[in-house]
Amino acid sequence: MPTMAQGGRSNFTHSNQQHQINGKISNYDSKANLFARRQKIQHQRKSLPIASVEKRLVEEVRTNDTLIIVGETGSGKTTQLPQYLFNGGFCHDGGIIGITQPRRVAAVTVAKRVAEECGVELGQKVGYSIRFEDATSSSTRIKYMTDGFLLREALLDPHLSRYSVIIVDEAHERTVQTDVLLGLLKSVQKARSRSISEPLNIDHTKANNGSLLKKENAVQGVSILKQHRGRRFTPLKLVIMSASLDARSFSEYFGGARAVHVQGRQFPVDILYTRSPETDYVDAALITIFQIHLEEGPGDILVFLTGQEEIESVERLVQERLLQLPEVNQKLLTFPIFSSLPSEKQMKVFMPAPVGFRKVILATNIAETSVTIPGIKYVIDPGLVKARTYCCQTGIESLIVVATSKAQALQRSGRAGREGPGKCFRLYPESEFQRLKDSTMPEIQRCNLSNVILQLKALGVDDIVGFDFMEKPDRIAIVRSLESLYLLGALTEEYKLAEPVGNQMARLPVEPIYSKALILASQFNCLEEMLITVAMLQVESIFYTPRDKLEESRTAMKCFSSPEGDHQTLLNVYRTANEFLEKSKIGTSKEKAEKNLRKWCKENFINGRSLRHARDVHSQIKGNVEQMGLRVTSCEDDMLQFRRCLAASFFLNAALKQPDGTYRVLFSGQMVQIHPSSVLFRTKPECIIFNELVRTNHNYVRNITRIDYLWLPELAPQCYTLQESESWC
Ligand SMILES: Nc1ncnc2c1ncn2[C@@H]1O[C@H](COP(=O)(O)OP(=O)(O)OP(=O)(O)O)[C@@H](O)[C@H]1O
Repeated sequence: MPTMAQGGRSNFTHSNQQHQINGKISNYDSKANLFARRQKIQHQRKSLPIASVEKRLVEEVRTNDTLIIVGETGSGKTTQLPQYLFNGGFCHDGGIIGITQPRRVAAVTVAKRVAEECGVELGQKVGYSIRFEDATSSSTRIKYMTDGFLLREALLDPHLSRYSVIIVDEAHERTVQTDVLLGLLKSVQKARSRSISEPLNIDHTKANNGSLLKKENAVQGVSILKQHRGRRFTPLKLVIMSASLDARSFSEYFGGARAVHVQGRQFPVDILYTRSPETDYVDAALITIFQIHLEEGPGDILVFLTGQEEIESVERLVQERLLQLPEVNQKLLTFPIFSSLPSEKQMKVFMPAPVGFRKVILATNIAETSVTIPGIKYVIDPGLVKARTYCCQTGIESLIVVATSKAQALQRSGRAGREGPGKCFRLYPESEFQRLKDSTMPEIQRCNLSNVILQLKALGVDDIVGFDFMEKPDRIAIVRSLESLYLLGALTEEYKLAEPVGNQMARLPVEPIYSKALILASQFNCLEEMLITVAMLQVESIFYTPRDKLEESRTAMKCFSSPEGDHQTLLNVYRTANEFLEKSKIGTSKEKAEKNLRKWCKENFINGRSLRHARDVHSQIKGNVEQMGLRVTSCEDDMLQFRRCLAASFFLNAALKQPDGTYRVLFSGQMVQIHPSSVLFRTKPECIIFNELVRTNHNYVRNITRIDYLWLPELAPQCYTLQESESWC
């Protein structure tokens, strides 16, 4: 049986691929190399299945306002179609071809690849825009972006007037942003056509008045038109793409739009199943990693896992097991990738492994669609994913691990076989695959809608129930979200956007409950503290508690613990780390100081990656609130003020202790328990607010602070009355 080392990797160098990642040409690359690489890319492009139908596709887009394209993974849709349309003249009058992706990492890496294919510098003809990052210029004509970014752009340019074509890629994912975008694009397309064919004489006053819930038949796009009355637009071409799309329902949604199929893929992918179900998929994944490493030929491995904690634990286990192998077999490197990982770290997975080493990428479903990770030949798919679920009755959203759909399994296997034949190891039997659902339930039907509704309101869409969603969200879910947005002060009693708060909240790139906390904190004089807290709450697991060092890690955590709760504890961690970093910087380089901080994190059982990410989020949202003109001040030692601000912000998540030590969430009536990781697990105060509900064998709440229940009627009178609070005790 040839081992990796015996098989050798002398033919498997990626030295050239470095350039497609950086999107720049490095100084030490010779002209000859560059020329060879360009030729190789041109050859690759020509041999993609989609290349043979280039002219037909351009014609189809020319003759159809909306086109649905279904093509196998790797057929070339994402990278090629925008270039074909550009060459076909769709940007002649200065229009932009916009391509949306559900995920940031796909938008960035595909843009880099396409820039290289076009032989241009990234940010010129080809660029990308994602939240907090813009690599475009006035000459950009092919622009990759997240669907969320395009939605935000519509806030400023309701007709999306700069775009001649918008391609919605990976539409099968049906993320909540994709679904909202589809509805919005449909109305923008209609509005732009109407602006050409008819005089604009719509009675806006009528359409914009009245109660939101009653106006189910209001014309969408009316309020959008209002702002651009009298202007003429060019028609907007829409292309909806995916490898695993239910073309018929998309076609029906777009009024019988034409659907075309692009046949074939460049390289075959062998699919392997287990004979029987695996009881421990993490262990099965580990065994498969090593089986591939020791028995299969060269090629990197991509493993799909469910979340950051699982990825980090598998990373440790791989490293431990690797040490048990003979030294010659130890050439295996692990790279994690998950959404809360800072983007420069995410990009590391796209770097080639050093010669002679095999790369193992441990990923969440962030790497499931659109991305091409150079070197990947093997995919390990346990068939699970962490998905959002939402309970209308309680109004509480949680993340649970569920089986993937067939569409997701297909996408995952499609990550192999992009540069040559590949293999996909599904860690479940084939019979189980047959039982999987064809596609994933649209996220819009299983998530809290507050953010979406606030965005739509800010876009001028007043009638949420009547909005042309491809699949309508549950009416109760809409009503609940409207209610909570009203209670948060984002909407008026008539459910209109409340000015200025609703607008400010819509512009902050965090969930409404957190944007409200930031706005309130400026009034409570504790915005400095709240910025840190909100940033820390956006990242996963700040504390790292390895099973074999449970006691040590608990002792370390005590140094930061606040008797008032987890929010102040997080604040202590952030500030202590910052103080340490500032001290370290004295008389040493920034890099050395960062290195010292990493060491400090390790010693204190702090997850260094999460902390760095929190620091990034902090500087970004700080920029946002400053732009909005909010004053960043600190409440200094008056932490009572900070706790009162937490109560005033998170009052929807207030819970009261019951005689048996469990808690009742006052707003929803749900029974919950304090999670053992909370600093308040033992003290169990009378009244708490929390930020997260985790469903395992119990309903656990995390990120908790003790509050005085009498604050609730005082700080959230729209939700609690004094009378009620007296009956709680
Ligand atoms: N960054 C890259 N590095 C190397 N090759 C790439 C890269 N991006 C794309 N390719 C090549 O181009 C092919 C087509 O990729 P593209 O993303 O356009 O396909 P697709 O049809 O959109 O697939 P999917 O549905 O999986 O997104 C890949 O299979 C791969 O061979």
